[in-house]
Amino acid sequence: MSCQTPIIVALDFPTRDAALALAGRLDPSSCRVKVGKELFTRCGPSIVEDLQAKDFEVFLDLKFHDIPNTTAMAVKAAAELGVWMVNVHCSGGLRMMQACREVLEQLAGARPLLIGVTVLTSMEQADLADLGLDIDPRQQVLRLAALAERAGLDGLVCSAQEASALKDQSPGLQLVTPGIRPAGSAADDQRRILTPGQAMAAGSDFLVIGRPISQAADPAGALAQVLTELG
Ligand SMILES: O=c1ccn([C@@H]2O[C@H](COP(=O)(O)O)[C@@H](O)[C@H]2O)c(=O)[nH]1
Repeated sequence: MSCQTPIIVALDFPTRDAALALAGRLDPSSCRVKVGKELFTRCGPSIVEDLQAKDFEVFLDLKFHDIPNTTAMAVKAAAELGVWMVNVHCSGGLRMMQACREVLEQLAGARPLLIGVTVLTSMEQADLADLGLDIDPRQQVLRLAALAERAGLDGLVCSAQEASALKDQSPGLQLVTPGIRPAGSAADDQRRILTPGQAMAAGSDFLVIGRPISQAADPAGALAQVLTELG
């Protein structure tokens, strides 16, 4: 079943049962799902297969970051799992991202979207300064986006706060934006946030939403509310 909405629900859970219980309350035509480091490390590739068996398209959010060959082989393994989207850190550099794109081009059949993580949405300027990067997060995102575009990636993970500037600079890249918070919900550890409506208006293509849905008393209701906000 092909998904009709831009929502990707982050299944950040410590067990297969918890992840599948939430997936069981969601409709694969209303959202895609994201498997991240916690769930994948606990369950392994079979959790992806379990979600695909429920008709969900899966974003494998492992944010690979290593030397070009190692990263490309990890991306190839993800592609062979049949995931819809996979990502690498742009800060792994141009040659690393090119190697990942090239390995996907060599595969027969459908391949996943290859997305570059720019600056994590949990980070603000002071966090970059701690890393020795004396730069505004938006400028760093734009710089990494240009590199990802040169490498031939399909899109970026960024904050929706940068979406408008990115659509001006790199209109061909698809923008996947976590750090989405419906009005009134807690920011948690996120720093560069927008509401679902603001994010779509700014130019996001896909909205990643975790806790505001997964920790809600009624997750399906929370998702429905987001979809209503988007019209
Ligand atoms: O820059 C990034 C990249 C990835 N994420 C991931 O998205 C979800 C967000 O979850 P919330 O509960 O809605 O905060 C989570 O899985 C992160 O690993 C991100 O937040 N920011």
